[in-house]
Amino acid sequence: MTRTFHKMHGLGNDFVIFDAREEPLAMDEPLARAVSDRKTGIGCDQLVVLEKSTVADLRMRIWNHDGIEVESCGNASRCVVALTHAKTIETGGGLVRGEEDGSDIEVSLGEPHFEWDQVPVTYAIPTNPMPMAWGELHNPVALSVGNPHVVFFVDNADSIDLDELGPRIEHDPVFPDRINVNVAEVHPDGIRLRTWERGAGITRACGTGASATAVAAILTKRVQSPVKVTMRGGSLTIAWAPGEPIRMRGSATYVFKGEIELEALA
Ligand SMILES: N[C@H](CCC[C@H](N)C(=O)O)C(=O)O
Repeated sequence: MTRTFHKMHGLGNDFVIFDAREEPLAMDEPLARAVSDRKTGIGCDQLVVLEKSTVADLRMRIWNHDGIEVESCGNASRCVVALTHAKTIETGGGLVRGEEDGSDIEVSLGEPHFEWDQVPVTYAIPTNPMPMAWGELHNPVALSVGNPHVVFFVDNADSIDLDELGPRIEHDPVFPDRINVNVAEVHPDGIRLRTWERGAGITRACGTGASATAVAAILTKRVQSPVKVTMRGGSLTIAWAPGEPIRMRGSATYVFKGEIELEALA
């Protein structure tokens, strides 16, 4: 049976989106991995399935490139708002609110969480900063913005061997659900960010990574809100203050629509 999919991206962080609100779609780890494969599948950083929701305009489920289902995806949230015009989205990381403003989309990701068992980390250790080091990366801020992130502030993000340190940190047992790894440079005009994504590796942009990094920088008084976060694929503007939800603003791009026989992939 052929299924229609939508190929979209947020600043080069790319997605395959199935709208299963009228026609349920059983997604699992092997099939998500097969669809995401850039050689034998359609290819994407994350796969998204939209379902009916009883608490929001729709529910968004997200699988990383490695097939693991996760809680949140900032760039995909903007793409889903642009695609469906939804104003509220139910996700594993909480309720996301979205609005369209010309070519930009603004989404609210809810409030960040900093307690060790909310990130989560395995032990009751400080999270701002964490008293830990991996090679030249040390003392990150650990937080959840619906999904788990660590943020390292560095002088030169390009000099960090993220291909080596990213997976080492992602799979460290101190992070029971694994973790997204962000290395950030703070400048007067904003933040430069590189992200090693849990389950996807280095991506051109990471919406929740930009949000987590901006929150950590605001919390530690390195910058003021709102802050521009620039990644290889482009920039997002993030606004936050303690006790408030995180607001992220940026583009969402529709690339093409296609058909696929999922049974042939599984
Ligand atoms: N890799 C993330 C999910 C996708 C996040 C990213 N694509 C975004 O735009 O937020 C995780 O495992 O939590």
